Amino acid sequence: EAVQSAAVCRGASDGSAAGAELGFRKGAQRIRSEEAQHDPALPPWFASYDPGAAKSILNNGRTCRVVFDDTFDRSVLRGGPIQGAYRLRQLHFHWGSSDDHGSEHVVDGVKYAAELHMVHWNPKHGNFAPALKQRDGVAIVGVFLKVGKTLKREMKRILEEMESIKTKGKETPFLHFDPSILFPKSRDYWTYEGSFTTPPCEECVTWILLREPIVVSPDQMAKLRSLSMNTENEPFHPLVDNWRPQQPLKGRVVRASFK
Ligand SMILES: NS(=O)(=O)c1nc2c(F)c(F)c(F)c(F)c2s1
Ligand SMILES: [Zn+2]
Repeated sequence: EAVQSAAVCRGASDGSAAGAELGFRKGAQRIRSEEAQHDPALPPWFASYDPGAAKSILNNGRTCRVVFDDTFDRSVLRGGPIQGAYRLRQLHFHWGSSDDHGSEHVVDGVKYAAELHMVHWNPKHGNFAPALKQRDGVAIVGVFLKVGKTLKREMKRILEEMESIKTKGKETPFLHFDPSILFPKSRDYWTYEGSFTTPPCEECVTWILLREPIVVSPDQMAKLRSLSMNTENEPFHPLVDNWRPQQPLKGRVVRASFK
């Protein structure tokens, strides 16, 4: 049963021009690769993560999230479209009830089975919360997951924890983990100025969407789908389809780091 609520990230509710203008950054986008503009000036991005920054993994009823120590520049993202070093705060996933859908971004009409979001924030704004009010507050690296024959060994540790965070509210320690092992080989990316994909959809996000998906096995996808939305003493509700439909690009420029 789809968990996605009716609330998606649209423009301002009053439909005003300003609202439409403001709202135009809301929600995940449909990427049309031929419309993306190759920007040769876009530098490569770099993640330098400290495995010791990993703290815990939890089920909040909407997704499975790994949280990291972001009290200092310990695990940071640099380069690409961002200035300075943004701190890794958490990573989480969006997935479908079957392999043919689940991602929040869609590329040339292709929906992937899942999408990994690695959320970083700009420490120049002091704390995470104020960063959400800034257009250069947050940078999210998005990685597509597709289902294939091969097992993604690097996903094993996260998926092994599913047993202990089956239901909403469960959290368990998750230590010594460097999430950069989840990246695909290629560093090619698309980037655009957007928003969170989940309401209230602050328009504070520089998206860095990796072109190359990582491949996970059917069993690994089934592990993600084995999570529940409900707490342990509520009726069972499978945690699937926690993605939100893409919003129209509305003249937004998507830049590509590659030709
Ligand atoms: N799905 S997402 O765009 O990566 C994403 N949404 C949100 C959000 F709505 C929040 F309130 C928040 F504090 C986040 F850290 C994220 S991260
Ligand atoms: Zn997300």
